[in-house]
Amino acid sequence: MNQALLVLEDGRTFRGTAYGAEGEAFGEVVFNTGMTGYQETLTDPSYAQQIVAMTAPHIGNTGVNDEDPESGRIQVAGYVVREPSRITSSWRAQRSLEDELRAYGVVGIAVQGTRALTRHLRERGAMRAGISTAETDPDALLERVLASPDMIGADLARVVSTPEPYVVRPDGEVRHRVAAVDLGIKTMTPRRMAERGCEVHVLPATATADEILALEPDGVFYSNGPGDPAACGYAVDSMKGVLEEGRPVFGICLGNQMLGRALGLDTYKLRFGHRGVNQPVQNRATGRVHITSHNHGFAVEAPLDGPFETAFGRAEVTHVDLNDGVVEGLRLLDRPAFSVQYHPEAAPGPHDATGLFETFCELMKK
Ligand SMILES: NC(=O)CC[C@H](N)C(=O)O
Repeated sequence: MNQALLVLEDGRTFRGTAYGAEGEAFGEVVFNTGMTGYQETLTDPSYAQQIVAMTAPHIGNTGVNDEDPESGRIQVAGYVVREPSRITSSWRAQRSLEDELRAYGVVGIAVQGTRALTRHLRERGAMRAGISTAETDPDALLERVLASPDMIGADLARVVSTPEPYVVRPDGEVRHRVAAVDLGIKTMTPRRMAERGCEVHVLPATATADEILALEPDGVFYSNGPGDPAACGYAVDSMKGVLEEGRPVFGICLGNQMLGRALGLDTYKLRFGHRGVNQPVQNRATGRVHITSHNHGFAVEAPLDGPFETAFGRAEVTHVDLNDGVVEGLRLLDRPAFSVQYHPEAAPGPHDATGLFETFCELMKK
């Protein structure tokens, strides 16, 4: 087996074996705690420019199939696992995970110390890193890590977004027309809406409010996506135009951050973020807790002590994460707009929150 090297921005080095393509990869190293769903994770466009380290110790067991991808390719910049499965064992498998990583040119590494890596990132925070299957000198790789792009200020939504609009139609009767702004949308999201009778017009990230409203949508959806929310001014601007018109708005993850910024709130970088499928999120009105799927490194800063004034009327924080108190949902009180920082499309992850798509449909019905 070929050796490989993982070097973090602060000099911490892990030696391991190559897993996937040969070569070198750079990105922000983050950890994901999901015990299942590696294929959905790898293909989630929100992971662009990130090296994802899995805390689940055994990866690749069920191989790869053509049904589970959340986009047209593997999106992560690099991959870190502890122990790759030596065999593929699932009736759904069509290929091995290692072959798939190679097919997309994704460089990975298997290291013994994924637990040490995770503890390091929890303490020091997510940071830039590099994986190389060619370099043996950590200092030489570190120099290239320090020259690689940072996540702060990264405008990546427009890079992963669809270049052309397309439509996802329901099997049965069309009940609502949705304009969905693709900031890095996952395949399951328009599907979840189509299952509920929505005809979903997916638009490029940079679509203007006029282009969105020209579709005469019953509601406008803003998707998840990669990068720093502070760098997506184009989506904040279109959101403001849509809110002005009073159309129902629903946002997920980066979409939640776009709503926050459209309301004049700030976003900030979390130390190590939330990535996994068991984050406890509380609805502050009902006290109810949902176990939810997350993938975010930034968050919205908002007052937690009741409704606050914005340019679009009163707003409130609807959900918080019970692990760390981070804002996980927003709602306008005087207009039909709401958003969540987590992933109700549940691919991968628990389905506790899929009801939010019904909430969006209810708003569109009114
Ligand atoms: N999944 C997402 O939409 C992530 C949003 C943003 N890129 C973040 O890291 O917080």
